[in-house]
Amino acid sequence: MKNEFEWIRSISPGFHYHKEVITGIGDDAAVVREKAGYDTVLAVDTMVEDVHFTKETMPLKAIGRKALAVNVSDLAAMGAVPLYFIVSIAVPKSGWTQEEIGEIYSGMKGLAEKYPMDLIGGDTVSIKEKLVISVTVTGRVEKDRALLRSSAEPGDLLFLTGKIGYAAAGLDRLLKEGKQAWDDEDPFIQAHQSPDPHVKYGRGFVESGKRIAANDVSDGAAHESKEIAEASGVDVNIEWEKLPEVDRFAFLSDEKQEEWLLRGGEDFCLIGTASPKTCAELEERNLPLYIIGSVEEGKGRVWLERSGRRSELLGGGYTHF
Ligand SMILES: Nc1ncnc2c1ncn2[C@@H]1O[C@H](COP(=O)(O)OP(=O)(O)OP(=O)(O)O)[C@@H](O)[C@H]1O
Ligand SMILES: Cc1ncc(C[n+]2csc(CCOP(=O)(O)O)c2C)c(N)n1
Ligand SMILES: [Mg+2]
Ligand SMILES: [Mg+2]
Ligand SMILES: [Mg+2]
Repeated sequence: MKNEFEWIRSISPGFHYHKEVITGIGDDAAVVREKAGYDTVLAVDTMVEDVHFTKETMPLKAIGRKALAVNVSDLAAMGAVPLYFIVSIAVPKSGWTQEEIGEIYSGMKGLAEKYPMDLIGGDTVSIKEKLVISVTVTGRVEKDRALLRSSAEPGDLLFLTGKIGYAAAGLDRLLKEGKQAWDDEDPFIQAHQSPDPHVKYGRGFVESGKRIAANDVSDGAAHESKEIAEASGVDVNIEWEKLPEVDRFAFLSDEKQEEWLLRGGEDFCLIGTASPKTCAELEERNLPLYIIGSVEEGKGRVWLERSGRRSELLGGGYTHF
């Protein structure tokens, strides 16, 4: 068993991908050099045992990968290039071994290599009962080009960059069947356990130079479109029949379909709005979109059009309180 400081050394990277790291792990704080012409983007999200994962719903590596992925997803939603991350971990006095925590770190490391991102600091503490992992990420976006929720305008189309409802479907099975449901080939299980942040889209949107509103889908498409509607002072209309692969969920009751697809959350694709002309240009840039509705003049409401009937989508998605 390593002591706290030996353990920190064991998870410290031996090198940095980015030469702008002046000092990473090993001093009172990390120092990184700013780059002229860019804005810094910062976000933090926390994952808590029994709230976001259990040992039955997630393999250890996947817990670490997802703890970083949900944060990179917020960078993607802002159009930023991921750069650095800082990890705070609270480890229960019993029930978790150092080897298991090491597996979680190796999951984070795996995803970090992809972008690449440098682990430049963190904090390690003990806690009475449940594991808590908090990841802070930073990225950069060209000055004044960050994608904001407040950019939607009447006449825009509403789009998704990926499928929704898959993660909720996977979670439902994982909560019922536990480890027996773990399957690298099952798209529902994979959507829940190993979401891929849509950085390629976020960057493509910024590089297009067009006006695009964006949000990542962590709490469900209903909630995220409400945030866009409110921030932009418009109404958003979702057309049920246009949702990707909506027929796949036809075996569920109408209420359950809407719960999984619109309020299930943890989809981690992007939802956004742009003019019809911009949407066509994005397709040409090899950024395929699912057009699922439109933006109208209004006051921050979200409408759902289903079977020719329109109703206001009240009550958002996942909330912690
Ligand atoms: N405890 C807090 N203290 C300060 N700011 C907070 C706190 N919790 C959330 N925020 C801020 O509120 C805003 C909304 O946070 P929220 O966590 O809903 O966004 P998100 O990370 O995109 O969603 P999710 O957590 O579902 O991935 C963000 O600007 C966030 O920084
Ligand atoms: C074991 C287990 N039970 C339930 C859930 C579902 N869940 C937890 S948090 C969240 C929304 C996003 O969280 P946040 O808003 O904190 O980003 C969802 C859909 C899960 N993932 N694991
Ligand atoms: Mg958050
Ligand atoms: Mg988030
Ligand atoms: Mg977000």
